[in-house]
Amino acid sequence: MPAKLLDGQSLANEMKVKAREKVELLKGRGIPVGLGTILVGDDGPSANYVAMKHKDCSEVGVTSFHRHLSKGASLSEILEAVEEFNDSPDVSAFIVQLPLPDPDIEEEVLDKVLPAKDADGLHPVNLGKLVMSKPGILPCTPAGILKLLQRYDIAVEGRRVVIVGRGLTVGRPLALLLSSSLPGCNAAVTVVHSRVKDIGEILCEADVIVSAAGVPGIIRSEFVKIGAVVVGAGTSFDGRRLLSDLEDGVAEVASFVTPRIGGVGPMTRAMLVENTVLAAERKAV
Ligand SMILES: Nc1nc(=O)c2c([nH]1)NC[C@@H]1CN(c3ccc(C(=O)N[C@@H](CCC(=O)O)C(=O)O)cc3)C=[N+]21
Repeated sequence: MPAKLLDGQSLANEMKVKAREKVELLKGRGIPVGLGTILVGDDGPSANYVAMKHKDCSEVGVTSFHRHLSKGASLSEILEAVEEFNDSPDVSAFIVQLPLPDPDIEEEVLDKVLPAKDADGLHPVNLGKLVMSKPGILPCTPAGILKLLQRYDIAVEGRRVVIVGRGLTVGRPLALLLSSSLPGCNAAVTVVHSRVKDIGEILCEADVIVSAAGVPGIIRSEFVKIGAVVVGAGTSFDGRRLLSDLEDGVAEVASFVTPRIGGVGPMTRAMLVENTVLAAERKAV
């Protein structure tokens, strides 16, 4: 029997309806709700993601602010944009779109974002709270994946989860989240990555696989235990076509699988809206 689809688009739409109600309540109390985005350079997919994030904001009544810097922008120019959003009362929270053209400065830039305005949950303070199972703002993609699993009553508690990839935005924080003692987590998490030779040997034990590798087809159907749940969170492109980390045949073996489009991506964006609303609410109390 082919796998059921984990429909992130529908859940994201429902989350946006709820966010809209919260935004209206806040606005009624005179509290602004705004998301800032900082984009450096002209990478096509990044510009597209940022545009989608602004569209989400307009749908839920969140005001959006955008700073677009040239590919050659200096560290101090980027930090100036960060400071501007840190200081702006209209910006509840903001993101610096990653990767930056110069990845070596990412750490310093992220470090300067006020933790309370860190819509991505990637500031060391927020990541540190996650390490302590005391979340501040959760990273969007990991939080979105957990919500999506919960929506389909897929429990990870005590089960074997294998995460493919250890990047800052997905693999690493997802491993922290799912292995934490937070409600609905408590999973037995294994992280594999490009330096692990035979990932198939480890994947075949998994009840839940999350791929955040960005390597098309890295999750082959023969690696997947019958009835396992498989989430594809990696992105790579063939020209403009988004490719999945999941080989097509995975859907023949798995019990649940994310679609190539409309799975994790919309959940990431919905969590970004949620984090922004949360930041505005926290400031309001
Ligand atoms: N600071 C930072 N925060 C991020 O959250 C962040 C980032 N940098 N850099 C890049 C990645 C990538 N990312 C995506 C978000 C939504 C979709 C998405 O919604 N995709 C749609 C459609 C994609 C399409 O049509 O091309 C889907 O999956 O259905 C994809 C990718 C956020 N990222």
